[in-house]
Amino acid sequence: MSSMKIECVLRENCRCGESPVWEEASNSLLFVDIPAKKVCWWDSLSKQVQRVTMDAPVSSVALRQSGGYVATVGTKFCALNWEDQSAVVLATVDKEKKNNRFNDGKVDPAGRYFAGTMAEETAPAVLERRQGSLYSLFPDHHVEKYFDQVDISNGLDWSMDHKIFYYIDSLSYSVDAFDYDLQTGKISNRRSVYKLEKEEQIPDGMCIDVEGKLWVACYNGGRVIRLDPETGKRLQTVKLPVDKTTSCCFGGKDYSEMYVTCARDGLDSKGLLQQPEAGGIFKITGLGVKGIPPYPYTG
Ligand SMILES: O=C(O)[C@H](O)[C@@H](O)[C@H](O)[C@H](O)CO
Ligand SMILES: [Zn+2]
Repeated sequence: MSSMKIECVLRENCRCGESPVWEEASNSLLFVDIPAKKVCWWDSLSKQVQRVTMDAPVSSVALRQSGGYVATVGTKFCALNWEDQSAVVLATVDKEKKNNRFNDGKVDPAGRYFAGTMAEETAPAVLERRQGSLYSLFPDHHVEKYFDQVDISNGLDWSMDHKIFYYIDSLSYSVDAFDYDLQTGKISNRRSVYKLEKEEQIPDGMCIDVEGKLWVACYNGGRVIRLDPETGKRLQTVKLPVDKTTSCCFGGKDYSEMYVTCARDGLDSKGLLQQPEAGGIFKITGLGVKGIPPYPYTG
């Protein structure tokens, strides 16, 4: 029996920390602070952080096979060169929707970068609804659109056999599944695999573990929950000392640790006093299950 430990490893004071991604080659964690327009890189050995500021809200970051990273910045898919801090636009979406921005994104097992959009919020989870869409950037830089009418495009991941795509539109309070065709990148047959309970609040980012179970960060719920998408049952709840948990990923040695991001925005002064680690990076050890390496964008 492993004993679980939760610690804040970095007090970054993110306004809205998101998109944690483990970079095994450097033993580091990448993440973003969306409204602060920052991509951050935390070296888990030296504990040092490097930050790159973009010219628009940056909502997700991913590894790139040819070096550097890719990120969703405003409504653009961009390639990032970390050394000279430059960004090159690979594609733009939602050109006619001036108030939209990308939100969560992740690379599929074939190297396509999936990310969805939303209207900009006036306060957390307060926004014009049904303005978002889900897209993916193929390795040849063309973009495909899957569907629109999305409120807050959020967590996404793929099953271990790559035959299912899991997706969260936060304000549906549901974790959905689609059949996935890895060859073509097409999705079909949408269904719900889990409906959040009231106290779990808003489903946000998510990741899968080696047993094919889903870990969902619950915004305002101060927790990550482990779900069995086959039975629709919640298997485990891990509470954190911050309410606005936004996303999670596995990392560290053999992907045996979980990293969780969270937000400060939306907390009042009392909340900030009670949750001084809000906006920090949390590490959970002793979960007893491992994750899988992130897929790099192959374009
Ligand atoms: O992190 C995100 O995905 C959003 O951009 C955030 O603003 C919040 O999580 C959202 O408001 C809760 O649903
Ligand atoms: Zn999110």
